[in-house]
Amino acid sequence: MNGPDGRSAQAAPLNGLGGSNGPNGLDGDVDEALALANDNRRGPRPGSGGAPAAPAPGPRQTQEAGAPQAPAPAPAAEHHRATSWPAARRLAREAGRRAAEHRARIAVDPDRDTDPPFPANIEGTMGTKGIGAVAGAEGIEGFRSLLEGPAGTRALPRGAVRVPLDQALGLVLATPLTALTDLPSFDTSAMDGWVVAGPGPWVVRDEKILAGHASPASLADGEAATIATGARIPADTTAVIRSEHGHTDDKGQLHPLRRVAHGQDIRPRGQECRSGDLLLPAGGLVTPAVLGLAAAAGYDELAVFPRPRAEVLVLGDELLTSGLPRDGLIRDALGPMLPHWLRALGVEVTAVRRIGDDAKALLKAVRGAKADLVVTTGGTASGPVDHVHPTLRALDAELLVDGVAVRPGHPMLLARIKDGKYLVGLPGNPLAAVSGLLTLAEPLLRALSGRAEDEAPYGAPLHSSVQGHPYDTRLVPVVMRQDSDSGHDWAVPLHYNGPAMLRGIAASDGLAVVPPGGAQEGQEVEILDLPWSWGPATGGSLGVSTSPFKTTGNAAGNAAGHTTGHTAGNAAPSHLGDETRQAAPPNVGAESPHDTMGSATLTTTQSGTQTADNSPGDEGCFT
Ligand SMILES: Nc1nc2c(c(=O)[nH]1)N[C@H]1C(S)=C(S)[C@@H](COP(=O)(O)OP(=O)(O)OC[C@H]3O[C@@H](n4cnc5c(N)ncnc54)[C@H](O)[C@@H]3O)O[C@H]1N2
Ligand code: MOO
Repeated sequence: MNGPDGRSAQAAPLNGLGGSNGPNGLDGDVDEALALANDNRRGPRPGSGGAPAAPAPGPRQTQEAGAPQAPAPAPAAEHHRATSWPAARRLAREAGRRAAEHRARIAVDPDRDTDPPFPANIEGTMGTKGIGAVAGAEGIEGFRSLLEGPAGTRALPRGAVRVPLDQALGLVLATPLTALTDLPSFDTSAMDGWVVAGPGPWVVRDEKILAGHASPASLADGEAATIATGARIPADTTAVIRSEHGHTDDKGQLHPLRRVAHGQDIRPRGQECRSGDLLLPAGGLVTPAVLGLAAAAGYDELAVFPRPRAEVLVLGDELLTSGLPRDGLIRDALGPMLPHWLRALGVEVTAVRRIGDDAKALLKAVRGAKADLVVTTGGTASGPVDHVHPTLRALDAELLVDGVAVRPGHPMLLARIKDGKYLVGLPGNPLAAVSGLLTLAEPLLRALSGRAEDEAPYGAPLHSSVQGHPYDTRLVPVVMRQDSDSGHDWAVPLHYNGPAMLRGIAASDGLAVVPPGGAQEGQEVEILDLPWSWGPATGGSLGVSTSPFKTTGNAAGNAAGHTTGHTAGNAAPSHLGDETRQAAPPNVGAESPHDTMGSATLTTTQSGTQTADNSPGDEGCFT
């Protein structure tokens, strides 16, 4: 990939900074990034680089307990007094675990409404109270062991409830799902046809055997009976012959049209499971399929954790709730988006309030919130009407994360407002808010809802290089596409990934986690799934796709100008199929370090991958 000055991205990884902020001039933060980039070209200057002054004293906060900025280069730690992105997620997860523990505790004993200090052994914690202390970990372990006890021996875990099946959708299993019966619970016919005993031909009984009836009389050798799929198999049956594989002669005798194998088309009792078998572990989401399985296995109720409750506070006087933007006012993009996004994460949204830029109203709303989590939007920075920090100070809240080394979204924050109650402050810029949602709210809510952690994050190679921030992680919307030859998934970076833009994310399957310094074409990066994306590679791994270029996720990706989308004609990368080339909108380009507003100009790198110079939509990569 070439920069505007012709140098390769590898040789000059920061050369896209200057053109990244569109036609309206640089804002303060881009200046800052440029200064850093320039410093970087000259070689690192530890402790310098235009670092902003230390943040004004805020709510109680502590040193980061050993939160390195790795893998960022050394100057990052000094430049950004922010929690690293991985550490922020760990902290949010820990906050969720502790909120779950709190909820479980007060479910048993409402008077024990105090939390142990936030543990200090979590990298990146800012809570002084917890330094050196591990109190609370025992409680969490105890909670876990209840979840992981052997099948059939566990009581209902603290904080869990039993609900009828039809109320369990979207909740999290609090106990393993063990079979309450053999499945099938009796030997059953897999096909419509005849049951037969011994070698043919067979005399067919008059009595027909139907599903839903008690045991039929046993068969004698040389005897057959008409049977329906799902009906009980009589004792001494040899096999089931499908109706299309046998015929009866005019004497009423049944003859096979094919060789009959012993036991064919009989589903034996317990084929799927035996009573007491583990069907699903605790911590999994109750999906429609889980409901079906639970019902088949004999359940009327499920032990689940109640939904976490969240309240959304939308800040900003400039927001309109209908019509076109006018007179400096803009449409609120977060009010219509966040509650549903939270619901998709399994949350009960108890209220959505519009607070404007009213500090008193914000304080009252946060103080009075009953939910486990308050999510605010906007007001996280230090502008004249940014009231989130002062509000947290007024509440004597404990800031656990105050800024994250991630773009967009770096002003995001996480605070404990009181025992068991947390606040995630999302920045006002809409994509920055999504970044905050996935960085802080999602791990917190996942842990709070009792969901098991992902064993290994999903990764995919990038279809084209992505410019990195010098020191911060970037989250970049991508669509997942499958290479027809190798079957591998690629993450195709999308345009319109600026902090104020939703056009990229709306067309995406997920967000690529681009490490500080950027990532090259073909480099494997972590992908954050969106709650409604199919889950990359599902179709591929099941071998269901016959398409030469399978859409593994959101087919709308083409509308946001992914790499393969703009490679019209025969210039498409050779490792993608024809369909890729046909799918191409003409005038949008791949994520590129130096994209600015303007029309796309295609360039071809040595590897044949298309990139776009001067493409629209990548304004503000570094704000
Ligand atoms: N001096 C500094 N200023 C800013 C910094 C900084 O580090 N130092 N960071 C910038 C970044 S990056 C972001 S992101 C924003 C975050 O600011 P706030 O969280 O205080 O958000 P607001 O100022 O309220 O709004 C920012 C932007 O977003 C628009 N907005 C707000 N709410 C909504 C909504 N519900 N729907 C659509 N758009 C919304 C708002 O109008 C602003 O344009 O701070 C920068 N400044
Ligand atoms: O959240 Mo700002 O938009 O980090 O870039």
